[in-house]
Amino acid sequence: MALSDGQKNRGELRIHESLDELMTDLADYVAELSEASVKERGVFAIALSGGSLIGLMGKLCEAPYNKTVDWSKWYIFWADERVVAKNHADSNYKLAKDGLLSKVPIVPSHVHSINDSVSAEEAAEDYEFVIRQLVKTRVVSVSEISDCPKFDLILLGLGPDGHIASLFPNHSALNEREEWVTFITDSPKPPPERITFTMPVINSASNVAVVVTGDSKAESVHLAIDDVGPDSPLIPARMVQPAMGKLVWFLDKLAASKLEDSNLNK
Ligand SMILES: O=C1O[C@H](COP(=O)(O)O)[C@@H](O)[C@H](O)[C@H]1O
Repeated sequence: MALSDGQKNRGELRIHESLDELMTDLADYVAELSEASVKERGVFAIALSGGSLIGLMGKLCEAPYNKTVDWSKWYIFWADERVVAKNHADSNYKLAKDGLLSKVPIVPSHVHSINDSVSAEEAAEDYEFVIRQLVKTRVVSVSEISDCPKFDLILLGLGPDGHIASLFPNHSALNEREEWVTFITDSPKPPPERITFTMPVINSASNVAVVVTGDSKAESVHLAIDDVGPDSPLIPARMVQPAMGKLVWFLDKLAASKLEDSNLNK
């Protein structure tokens, strides 16, 4: 059920004094969710984004996490990907591989990257097919309330314009309700061709974390979280409202600098 804005689930706000503190808290959070999911389901299905997120996950490659996390149970997906070759500088896969996946013992066959040799439309269809197979084998659970996969954790970044994954403000892809994975060929941020989880998939996850740093994103953080009223632009990040899952915002002080006091003091 969609929540009216008055019923909005603001999520938990974790505001950090320094990037170092944020990175430690993020690593603790991911490690704890991984442990709980492996205990409950035997696997941990995690979807990554690109951008600044991967650098902020860097502590997971260090002690103690590199030794304590059960990497063999991780299954990796992307909440969005740019349709470029895997070795291209714009590839979210390459970013994650260089910054995280090559530094910890992930099983290569558990890494589900997109088919980069087809069109954006085919890549989206192909990726959804892959996820559907993994739902059948219970690597990814299925939502109790929608026909959607239920990832254990979806990690999102936030663009200064309020986009999450590759769901951009006022783009028709935001309204996609049938597909699990859709595509765009006109991204306002280069590169233009991308695939992305749709909003229903994001909102079906068990856990969603939005990780945001820097003052260029403070206005979008305010528009996503505060009670801004119907005349303010409805940015994609505000539509992140897990139906049954838990939403957590990891913010540094700059990203949180335009939040209303009523939210800061909760
Ligand atoms: O293009 C993208 O941008 C967003 C935000 O990136 P950031 O560098 O500003 O954190 C990212 O979350 C998304 O995955 C990526 O494709």
